[in-house]
Amino acid sequence: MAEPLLKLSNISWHIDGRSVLEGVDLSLQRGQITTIIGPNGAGKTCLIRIALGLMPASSGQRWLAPNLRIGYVPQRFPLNPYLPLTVADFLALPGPSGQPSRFSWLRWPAPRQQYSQSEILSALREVGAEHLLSHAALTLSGGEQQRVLLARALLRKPDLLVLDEPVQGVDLAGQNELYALIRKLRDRHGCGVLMVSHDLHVVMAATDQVVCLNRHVCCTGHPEAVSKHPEYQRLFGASGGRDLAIYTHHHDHHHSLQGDATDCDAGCKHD
Ligand SMILES: Nc1ncnc2c1ncn2[C@@H]1O[C@H](COP(=O)(O)OP(=O)(O)OP(=O)(O)O)[C@@H](O)[C@H]1O
Repeated sequence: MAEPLLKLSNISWHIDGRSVLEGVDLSLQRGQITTIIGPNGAGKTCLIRIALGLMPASSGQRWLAPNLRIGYVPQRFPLNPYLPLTVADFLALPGPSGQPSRFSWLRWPAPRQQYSQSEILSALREVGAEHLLSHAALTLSGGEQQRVLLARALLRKPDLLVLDEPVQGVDLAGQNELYALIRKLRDRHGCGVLMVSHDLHVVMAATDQVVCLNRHVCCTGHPEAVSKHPEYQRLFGASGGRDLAIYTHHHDHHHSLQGDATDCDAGCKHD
């Protein structure tokens, strides 16, 4: 297999004496879409932030391909409500020179224009949003915001696109459109994609690899295989995860990367 774009090995993260992530492995390949699914509080955002280098793991290793360029699409539109920016202004704000950091990509006033008007227009065109160029950024709908954030990430010409719940607040038809768009961008640019989602059903057609996370990796693989995996079905029910966002999962053992319980005896259980 080709060298990964990004690799996490045995990542753990603890806070206030509480374990949030334990022994997580993740490998991201160019041209592959990987989706992390899991219930609320499973550690998905923490894992993404560790992968991006926005916070350090308590233990484990993070490896990046040399000169890796990451385009990050955050969960929320990161704009100050008192700044009257148009979409064009927002996209012209200079981005970070290296890895994304929490604040570096939103400096104001912009010290210089990093992207030309034609680059901005072409990025907006790619995500089907050129008509939004002169709209006030803060008045955009959820789906429009996600497209503009995607355009922003594309301006960096990323090797790896990272999206934290890209369809949050978007209706079902809009979700399908956004996932189709992400797939199209992956095909056109050949980049790797890492995203978080709450619903395997919706991402099924748009994902190559699913990582089912609940503090540790419960199971991983192709979406069809994962949806049939006993751990996935125990977590999300045989219906396959329509109630994913509100389901909580408690157990008293660990699983291997293949999803097998490693220290489970006759008395161990899920609820
Ligand atoms: N800075 C922090 N301080 C304390 N606890 C934190 C911190 N960041 C995250 N947590 C806790 O870590 C756990 C995992 O959080 P995380 O946001 O990664 O979950 P998630 O899987 O993304 O959840 P959701 O699906 O609800 O977005 C939660 O219990 C959260 O409260």
